[in-house]
Amino acid sequence: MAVHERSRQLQQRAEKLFPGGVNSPVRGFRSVGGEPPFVARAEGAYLYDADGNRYIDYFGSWGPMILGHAFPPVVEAIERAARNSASFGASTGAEGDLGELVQACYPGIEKMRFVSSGTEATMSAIRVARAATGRKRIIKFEGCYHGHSDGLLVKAGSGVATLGIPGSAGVPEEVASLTLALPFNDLDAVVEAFEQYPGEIAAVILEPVVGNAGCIPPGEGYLDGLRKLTSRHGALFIVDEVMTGFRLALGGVIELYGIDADLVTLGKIIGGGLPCGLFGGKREFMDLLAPLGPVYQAGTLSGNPLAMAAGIATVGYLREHAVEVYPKLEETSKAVAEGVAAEAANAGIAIMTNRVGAMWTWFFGDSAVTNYSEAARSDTAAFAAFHRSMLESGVWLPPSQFEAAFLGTAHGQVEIEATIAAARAAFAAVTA
Ligand SMILES: Cc1ncc(COP(=O)(O)O)c(C=O)c1O
Ligand SMILES: NCC(=O)CCC(=O)O
Repeated sequence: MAVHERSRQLQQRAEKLFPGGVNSPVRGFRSVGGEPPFVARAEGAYLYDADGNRYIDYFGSWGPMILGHAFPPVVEAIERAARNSASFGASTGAEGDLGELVQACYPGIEKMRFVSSGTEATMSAIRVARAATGRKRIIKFEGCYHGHSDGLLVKAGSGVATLGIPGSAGVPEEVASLTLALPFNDLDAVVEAFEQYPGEIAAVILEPVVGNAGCIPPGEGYLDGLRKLTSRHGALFIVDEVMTGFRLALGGVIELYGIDADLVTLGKIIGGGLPCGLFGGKREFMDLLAPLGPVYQAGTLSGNPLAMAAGIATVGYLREHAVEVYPKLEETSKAVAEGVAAEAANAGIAIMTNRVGAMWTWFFGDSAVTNYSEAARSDTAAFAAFHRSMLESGVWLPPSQFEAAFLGTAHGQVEIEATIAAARAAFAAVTA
């Protein structure tokens, strides 16, 4: 058994300082059990904990670390920027540099604004949609997580699903009631909602490939159907690519599935590991923002120079190397996802693998998962045992059945083989 003494001490101190010992709930291991290691440093595909144990990283800071940890061009860009001061609260050319890069990847983003998190990006996009339409209600989907703003914490995914808090305490009923949470992959439910609330729905927001209920791809024609329905009913179509942007393709799901959005939200990879988000889209909507228009939205650290530098280094690298990066991510992810699934099959353990590029989930169960209620039928106890065994073997998976695993360009053959071997041992232990 690996030593976890130092992590244990740090956990005890953290529990005195931070609710649940964490600064974001998903970092706790509540649903999988065991003790979360405290991270000391990371490099490439590996995390090193405070006791010196090493883990292959399959959550990548929950998405951003697609180029691997401490990727030299990103580190150098941050160091260079820091020497010129960490923040000015005045405009810099770096904002335009990253803005142009974003536009090169997402040509549909005519205008944009930087924020400091995915939460701010989706919250602000919804405000723009309400202002543009003069309507109050929004449609989201069960199991989709768009950050923790009040109106979006309704039947949300991620930690909300993991901890079973479908409607967060502290969100007023009046606010929550403006959010309709519908089943994902069900166009009829959206048709009915538009019929039930004619002229009242400002926007439909979704994770175009869900990651926060575990990975759930959109069915054939689903995204296109939503685009048509929103256009027909005068609502905005908001595509939340905080997780999928620059991951599933350089231009995210918008590029991969060829869809048209009114507003897009980005986060995670866009900041290369520093706090950064963005919302943007059609000029007619974005120009409603202050100081041009009447929609107020702001941020002391928006467009922060260190975040811009890390973002430019990361997105710039992805763009320059896209022809190698995305096929490699696909190949490595396929090998890990299918290799582990094959070990489960050999051991007679039922697993359904959902995967799109470098984003996947092994659902412990034997039926297809196309929406949140199907994901929720998974055997979470079996997932928890699998998670603990993998961690003990040096493989750190996201600590919930309702999260997607990620990998990056630093993962290769060695990590694929070690992960499959760890899974073989995990499944053997269950069936022994
Ligand atoms: C799809 C999606 N949207 C929004 C968010 C919120 O981003 P943040 O945690 O940066 O506020 C997340 C992740 O947290 C996400 O996965
Ligand atoms: N899929 C879950 C997230 O991306 C959120 C991370 C966090 O809330 O810390």
